[in-house]
Amino acid sequence: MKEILAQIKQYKKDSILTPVFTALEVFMEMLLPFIMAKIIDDGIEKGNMTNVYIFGGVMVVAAMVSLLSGFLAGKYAASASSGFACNLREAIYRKVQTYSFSNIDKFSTAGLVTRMTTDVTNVQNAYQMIIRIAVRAPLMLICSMAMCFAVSGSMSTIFLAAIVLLGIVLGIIVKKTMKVFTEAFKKYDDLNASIQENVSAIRVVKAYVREDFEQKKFKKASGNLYKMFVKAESLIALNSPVMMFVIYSCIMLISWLGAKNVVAGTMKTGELSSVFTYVISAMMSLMMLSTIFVMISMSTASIRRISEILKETPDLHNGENPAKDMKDGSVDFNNVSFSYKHGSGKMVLNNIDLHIKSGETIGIIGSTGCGKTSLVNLISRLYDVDDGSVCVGGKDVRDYDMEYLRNQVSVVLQKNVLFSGTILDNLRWGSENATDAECIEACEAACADEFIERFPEKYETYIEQGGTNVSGGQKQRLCIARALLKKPKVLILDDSTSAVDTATDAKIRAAFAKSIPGTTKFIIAQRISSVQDADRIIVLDGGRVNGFDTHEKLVETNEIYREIYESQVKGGGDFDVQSAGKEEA
Ligand SMILES: Nc1ncnc2c1ncn2[C@@H]1O[C@H](COP(=O)(O)OP(=O)(O)OP(=O)(O)O)[C@@H](O)[C@H]1O
Repeated sequence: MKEILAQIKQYKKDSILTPVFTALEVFMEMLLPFIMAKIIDDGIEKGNMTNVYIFGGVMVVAAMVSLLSGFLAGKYAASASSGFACNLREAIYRKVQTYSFSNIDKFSTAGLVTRMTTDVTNVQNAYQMIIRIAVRAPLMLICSMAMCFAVSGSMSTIFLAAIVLLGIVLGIIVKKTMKVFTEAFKKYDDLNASIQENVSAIRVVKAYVREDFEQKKFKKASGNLYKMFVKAESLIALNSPVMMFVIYSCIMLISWLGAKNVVAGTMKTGELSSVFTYVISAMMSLMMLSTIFVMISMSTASIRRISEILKETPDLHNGENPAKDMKDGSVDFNNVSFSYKHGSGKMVLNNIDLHIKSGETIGIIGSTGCGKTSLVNLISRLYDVDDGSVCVGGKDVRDYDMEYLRNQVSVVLQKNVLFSGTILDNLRWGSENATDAECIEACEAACADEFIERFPEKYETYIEQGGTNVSGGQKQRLCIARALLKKPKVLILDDSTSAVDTATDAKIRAAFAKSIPGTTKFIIAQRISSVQDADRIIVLDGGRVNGFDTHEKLVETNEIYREIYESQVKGGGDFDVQSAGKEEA
């Protein structure tokens, strides 16, 4: 809650002025029936036109002040609530940027999107209500009651009884609605998950002709939400008839009692008319209060969900005096064990002890899910180890400034992502200030220049969102060029040339040897041909190092490696190590 309230600070002035003007608006509104009664009783009934003019003038001034205050209160409320929502969105966005991979793993993308959109909008609406209506409604209620008692004590008892009855009924409705709304917001996540998954993977959906299935899934999520809202809104709809019933019953009773009093001369006509106005105001304010409770209950669920994000502490931090210099690109895994859930005991990597010299090219090969990506993720400290240590340039990765480390260790991830913008814009993600010549040089090393030159607009070619207008292999080469622009000490290619033909793959590796000889290179690949000319190759099996040597030695001594090699030489294609493992068993 503290983190959420901190976002209001900037709009403190607007948040204070809103209730101030709202209060002024209510006071002036409450005066109007009283002045009206005076006009009738002291002016019209007594035939005194001076009183009519005086009270009429006061009435006009009160009405003008009330209108102006209402306008100002609305303006400040809009500014405070929209500003609050804007700050809240920014705070969530900023927080998510600080998350480590393991923090991100905890929240679904759909969940994050719902929190930044629907939940923030709920909180915004609730806040606007709180600073405006939550001040207006109780003030109106209290003032109406007080004025009513001042005019006629006996009739106010009818009014009081009506308010208590209405309060109880509305309370029951609100309680039931709150429960339904809390459940409804959970369903929003399902709906957003369905939209997000379908839209981001629309090509796969179409390729597998799963449109009907996806449509049914969406219809179900949307239908669930529909049912929840219909249930909640039906309950809220009861507000109006209950309210009208109470108001009209009240008016009938007051008319009956009032008429008797006016005839008996114990009450004036103007007083009776003002009592009617106060009764209606009080009932209206009760109705407003019930709406506020519903809004607050809706936003409580949203506030809880937003707090979860803001409270989450990033589990990777810079140490004290983090290092911002790196001797070289040597990498050491010192008895490293790693699990995605620390303390769960489910080790993904076990006792890895590897020592790699700066400038070496290291191939990594192994079956699907054996821990190749997990191993290289530790070098740029995307996760922390459970046991042991990972050192780059002779220093523990935890002792580096994380931004500095990640600029020195460049990773081309398995899932390549390009952003909407020109090719040059995308390349400059690697180095903001890279010159055109440096960008072209990086593209030459990544063998991307040949296809870029064929585009009519060359380096100014616009890449659509998600890189949909370039092929898989072209995307991979652009991502490699982007990583090269960082001029890293360590370069990691996580299966990044899988969509590139074998000849281009070889050309990229040859270009690396020439253009970045001092950079330590890790190449994760499924093809032996992608790693066989590496200085050494790590063979991973079930999270353990099964072999670490040159291609020739491994073919001779390592059973797993030899199997992969032979199957690829004979089969001439990529090897699914997992199926080979099964055959072996
Ligand atoms: N973010 C994650 N959270 C939990 N478990 C994970 C996560 N990422 C991977 N794993 C698990 O860790 C193990 C190793 O995964 P990893 O991605 O390192 O394998 P890999 O050898 O790179 O596989 P592939 O060749 O398919 O890319 C797998 O069992 C996988 O299910």
